[in-house]
Amino acid sequence: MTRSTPDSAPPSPARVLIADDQPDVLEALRLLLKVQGFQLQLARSPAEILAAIEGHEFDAVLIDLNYTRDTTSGHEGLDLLGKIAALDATLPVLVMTAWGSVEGAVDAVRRGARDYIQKPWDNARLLTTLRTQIDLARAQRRTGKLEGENERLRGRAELPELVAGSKAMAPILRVLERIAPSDAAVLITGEHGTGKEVVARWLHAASRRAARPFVAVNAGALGEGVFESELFGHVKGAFTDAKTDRIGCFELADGGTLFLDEIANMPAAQQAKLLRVLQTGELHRVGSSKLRKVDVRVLAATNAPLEQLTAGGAFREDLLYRLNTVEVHLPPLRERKEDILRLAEHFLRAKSPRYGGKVVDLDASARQALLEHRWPGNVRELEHVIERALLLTGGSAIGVEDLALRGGSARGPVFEDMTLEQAERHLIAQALARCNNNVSEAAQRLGLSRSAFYRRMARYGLEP
Ligand SMILES: Nc1ncnc2c1ncn2[C@@H]1O[C@H](COP(=O)(O)OP(=O)(O)OP(=O)(O)O)[C@@H](O)[C@H]1O
Repeated sequence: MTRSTPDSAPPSPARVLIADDQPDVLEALRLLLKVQGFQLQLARSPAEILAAIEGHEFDAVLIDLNYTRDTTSGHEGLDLLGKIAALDATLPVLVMTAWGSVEGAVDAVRRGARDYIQKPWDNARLLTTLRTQIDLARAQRRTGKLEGENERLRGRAELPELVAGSKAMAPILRVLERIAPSDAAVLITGEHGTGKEVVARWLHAASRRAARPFVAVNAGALGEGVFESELFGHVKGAFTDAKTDRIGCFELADGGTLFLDEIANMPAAQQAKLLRVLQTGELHRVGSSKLRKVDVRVLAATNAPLEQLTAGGAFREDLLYRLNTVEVHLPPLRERKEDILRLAEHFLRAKSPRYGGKVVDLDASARQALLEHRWPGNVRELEHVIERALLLTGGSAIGVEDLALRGGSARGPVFEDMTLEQAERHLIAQALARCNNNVSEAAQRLGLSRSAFYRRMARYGLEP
């Protein structure tokens, strides 16, 4: 397989943030990457990671998922992924997971990690994965900048291409066409990466507001201190860091559309503040008593089942009522298989100019593999897979090996690539993880006695 670089100019050394709370792991990574010419910064905790990303621009980050001693759930790492995305959505994040915790890795990819590396890692594989993601992110950042500039010059938002030829999407398209011209608040639900933001952009572009701004904000990731100032703006001197007046997202979107993403993660106090503005159509910037009127159509999105949240009291019913005049639910990609190849071809067409404009097709093995994959990361995962394949392929057809699909296949995990011992270790580790490290339960799950299970754990160096 040949690697092609999308650019002929000599690339600048890549800046990479590596993070792990185990000093020996961090040192091993530092040594490996340093000799390869990477510029490195090290972090040992989630707080250090976030501070580093706030302070510098990186080409990639490579992080471990577990930080609290005795914690192997990976939750700190998963929460961290959302926070990193809120700081810099274009930054490629690679996660490191313990061998056998494929589920954790799949979860991480679902939440936005670009790829995962299993510990103990294979040096060559780690370097290839890292370089691929750095090349991709550089290309994406370049195009994103150009597209942003063009959009500002163009003014009116263009209808984004919404690939939706499947039976499952037909009724949704009909609803979208009907509600686009109205000012109805639309709540778009669906798993991560199903296309909620594209649908929001499409609704905006098809509305009478298309010539006015579309402003997207990740409402669920705004901390207590920044929520109000981000959404409603502030005046100079409102708080220590308020050196100048700042206009908030509501005012930025005046006359246009405001897209509030991840609303289920909003704490109660923020929900109350948002509700007040939605009810009155008026706001004041933090530190100012002047009321300002805004004319904004609000679209919102969540991947959480909101009905359950309101039932548990975590989300206000009156706010939900304001946000979902119409609800549009996007099915996961695995439930609209007819769209998989259409989307893959759409991404090939859309992205090939970035990789030299060559006409690239999918061969039969690649098509089959795409159809069989389970797509836990939905359309976003498919988009990444196609883009990576475009970068990696040397010829005019993408083969199954260029797709580098791992885990999540509809046919189950990648047992066909494992030795019997590897498969056994994988099953033991997986049973432990699924049973929260309860050995008796895990043993029972695999039909083994406790002592037989313990013997196997010892053989594979696994600890509960
Ligand atoms: N139907 C589609 N046609 C074309 N491109 C699509 C479609 N659905 C999704 N995409 C592309 O897939 C990527 C992910 O989509 P998007 O960001 O809209 O998903 P999302 O549901 O908002 O994700 P998240 O829940 O993680 O915020 C985007 O690059 C988008 O352009």
